[in-house]
Amino acid sequence: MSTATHGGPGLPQERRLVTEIPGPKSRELFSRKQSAVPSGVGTTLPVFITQAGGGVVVDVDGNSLIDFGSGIAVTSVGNAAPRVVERVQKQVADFTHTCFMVTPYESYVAVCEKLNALTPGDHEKRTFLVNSGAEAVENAVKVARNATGRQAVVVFDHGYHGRTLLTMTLTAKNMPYKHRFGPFAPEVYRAPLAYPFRWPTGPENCADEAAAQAIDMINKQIGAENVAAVVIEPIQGEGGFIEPAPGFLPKIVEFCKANGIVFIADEVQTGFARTGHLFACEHEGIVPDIIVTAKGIAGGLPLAAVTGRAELLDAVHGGGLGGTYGGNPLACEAALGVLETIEEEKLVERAAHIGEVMLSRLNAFKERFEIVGDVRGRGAMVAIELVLPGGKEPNAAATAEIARRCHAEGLLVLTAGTYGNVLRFLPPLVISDELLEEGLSILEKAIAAVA
Ligand SMILES: Cc1ncc(COP(=O)(O)O)c(CNCCCC(=O)O)c1O
Repeated sequence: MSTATHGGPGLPQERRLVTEIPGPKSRELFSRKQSAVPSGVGTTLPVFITQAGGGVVVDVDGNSLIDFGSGIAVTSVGNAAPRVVERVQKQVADFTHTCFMVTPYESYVAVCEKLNALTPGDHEKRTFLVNSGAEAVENAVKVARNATGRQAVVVFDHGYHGRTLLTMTLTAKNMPYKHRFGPFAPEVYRAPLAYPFRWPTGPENCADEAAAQAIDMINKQIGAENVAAVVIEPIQGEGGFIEPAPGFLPKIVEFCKANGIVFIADEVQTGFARTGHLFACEHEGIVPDIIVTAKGIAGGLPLAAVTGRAELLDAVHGGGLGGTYGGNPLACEAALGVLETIEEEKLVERAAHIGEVMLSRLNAFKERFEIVGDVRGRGAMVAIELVLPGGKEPNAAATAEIARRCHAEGLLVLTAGTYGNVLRFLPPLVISDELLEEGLSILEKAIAAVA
């Protein structure tokens, strides 16, 4: 049993199972959850957490599980990271909230200055802060529509952008995100994505053909002059960690530039060192007009940001942007702690290293197991797509069973994908090589048992 009094990196960095997963106390708490919380709020793994840090989460029964989820790409710098805790502890004792629109405070400005400097592009930028990724995406579209005077928004197959009315509309997958929640927002159009593994004529043709089809759809069905914005994830997250075929994104950016369309990069899941660059746009030298960030930005405190060309954001009339909690002071201090941690612990390089280790092992699984159809991703954002033997038919059943076996062995993994057949891996960037290796070995055994 751990004697640690707090979470953070001081927690024993070990997998430790003292009960079955979930244990008796978690099961009791889960029955309370079922009586208090609607079942529409899902649960990936019903273990109730008491502490977390480094590469582990500890549950109420004393089990220590290896974390390959980071709370869905949020605790990249580690749970209860020291610089985050120190800053938040000081801030919470000074003041917890004033509403930045009422009486501002420096930490909000400091976060915006950092994002203006660190995001791709050396043009003049502005940033404003909100509370969630969806809220940031909504506001990015507002800014684009206001700046262009246009209404249409183009998104892509398999995209995910949130659960609010507009972001649900922007999201591709019906179940569970959109089903029975319509009518949806108008003026949203969906284009084909350059999905190499499933492109009909093969990965080698994917970028050119997908870009041509997307541009043709825009020109024929909408009119480029009517499009306010294109919104795309540089690597799709919930849609299944799909890296658009190399060359696809630059073609879309070029088309947007030529037609006065605002290119919005949704880096909610890919941002803040996750993919082996500070931002995933850097992999192909993409300079977005607006970049949306959240998740990894503040180590678990709720914060999201809209960063973009000054002329676009400054075009909004006074009072047109805001919200009560946007840029809460605790979250801003957490974000400053995150950025310090990424720099001082060289977590961009660490993410690239994690990617090399994971992709090497996952590709070995692909060679060994026929049901591993595709291996993809970058940095500490990698995935395997599971298929039926002998082809590319999605294998959601195997995906669920492999995840169940990993969970039972104390490895927290997440699934994803339009077809529910992707196992995605998002370890904290501070996870040790030993825990990473142990987690991959558990995964290999689970795949072998199902293959
Ligand atoms: C690219 C991308 N854009 C936008 C969002 C939305 O961010 P919020 O902070 O969840 O609103 C996400 C959130 N992804 C995790 C959703 C989890 C769930 O709700 O089941 C994303 O990945």
